Amino acid sequence: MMEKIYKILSINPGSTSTKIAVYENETELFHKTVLHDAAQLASYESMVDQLQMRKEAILNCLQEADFSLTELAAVAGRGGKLPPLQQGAYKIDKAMVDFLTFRPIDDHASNLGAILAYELAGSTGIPSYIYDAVVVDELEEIARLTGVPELTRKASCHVLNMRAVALKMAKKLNKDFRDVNFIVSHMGGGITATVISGGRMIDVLTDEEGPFSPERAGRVPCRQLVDLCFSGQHNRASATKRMRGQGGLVAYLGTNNALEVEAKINNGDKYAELIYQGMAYQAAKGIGELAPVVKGKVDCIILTGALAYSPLITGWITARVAFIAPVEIVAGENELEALAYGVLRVLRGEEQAHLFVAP
Ligand SMILES: Nc1ncnc2c1ncn2[C@@H]1O[C@H](COP(=O)(O)OP(=O)(O)OP(=O)(O)O)[C@@H](O)[C@H]1O
Ligand SMILES: CCCC(=O)O
Repeated sequence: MMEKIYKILSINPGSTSTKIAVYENETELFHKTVLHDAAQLASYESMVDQLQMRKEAILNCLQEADFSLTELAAVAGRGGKLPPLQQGAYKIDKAMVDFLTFRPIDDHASNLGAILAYELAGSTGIPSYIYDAVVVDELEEIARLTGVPELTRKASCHVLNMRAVALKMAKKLNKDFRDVNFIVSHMGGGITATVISGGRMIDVLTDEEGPFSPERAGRVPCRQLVDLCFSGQHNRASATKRMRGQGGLVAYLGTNNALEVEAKINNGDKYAELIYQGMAYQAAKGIGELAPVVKGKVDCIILTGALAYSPLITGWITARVAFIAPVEIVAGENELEALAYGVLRVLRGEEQAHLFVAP
C-alpha cells in the first residue's frame, strides 16, 4: 500500500528568532530562520504583542519557498508556559490560545508557538498541535518540596529537545527508553537539566534553580535576592529581567554570545575565562545534583544545546562529571524535527493527542 503523505509545518519561536520547517513525513522539505532585530523586539511590551510581526515573517518564508499553506496536513508549534502538562501532543484550541494570550504562567517566546500554529492552521481548516511543551511536569512528589510550604517546585525545561535526544540515545545504546536512566543538560541561552528514568522526567533543574547561562542568572543566594528586590533599585519587572535576560554572561561580560566570550579568552582575557569556566562548573554541579535522584545509577549523561558545540565547555563539564557516567555530546537542537515527528505520529494514529483543560 502507498504510504500516506503528510506535510507538516513546524514553528519554533525563540527569544531572538523564529525558526520554521516543513516536513513531508520524516523528510525535511526546507527550513528557515528569521532573526529578529533586537531593537525591534525591545519595542514590544510583551511576547504576545509580537504575534503579527512573527506571523508575517512566517508567511514571507513560505512565500519565498513557493509553498502554500493549503498543502499542509497540520501545523506544529512549540508549547509554551501553560499549566503543568503531560508529555506528548496536545491539540491546540481556543482555550489554550486564550490562556497563552491573556494569562500565561510566564512571558516566554514559546508562548507564541501555539498561537501562531492555531492562526495559520485555522486559515485552511487543518488541525494544530503543540508537542512536549516546556511545562511537561512529571516530577515525583518528593521533588516538589522547597522548604517553604507556599513555594512549590514545578518543572520547566527544554523538554522538546531533551526527550528527542534521549529517545535517540536509548536507540543508539540499543535499550528500551523505559529501562534507562539519563541525565540530560540542555545548554543554550538558558541552561536546564533533567533526569529521565522509566521514560519520565522525574526531576528537573529549571533555569532559575541551576547554573547561570548566557542570559540567565540561574540559582542565586536567596537572602541576597530578597535584599536586592527590596533595595529600592528594582521593581518586579526589572528584578525579573536581571534574573532572566540580563543575568549570566550578559551580566558579567556584556554579551550573551558564547562565541564572543571564547574570542576574548583566546585573546588572553582571564576574567572572561573565569566566568566562562564558572558557567561550566555550575552546569557540572547541576548534573551532579541530579545523580542521587536515581541513586547514582546513571547510564549516560547527555550534553546538548548550542553550547555543546564548544569543546571548552564540554571538556570542562566532562572532566567534573565523567565519574558519574559516560558523557555523550549531542550538540545543537532538533526541535523543529521533534515537533514534526511528534505530530506525524498523531496523524498516523500512533499517538493520541491530549486535550487542554484550562484551570
Ligand atoms: N558553535 C558554537 N559554539 C559555542 N557556542 C555557541 C555555538 N553556537 C551558538 N553558541 C552559543 O550558544 C548560546 C545559545 O544559542 P542559541 O541561539 O542556540 O540559543 P537559544 O535557542 O536562544 O536558546 P535555548 O537553547 O535556551 O532555547 C549562545 O551563547 C550562542 O552564542
Ligand atoms: C522554559 C524552558 C526553556 C527555557 O529555559 O528557556
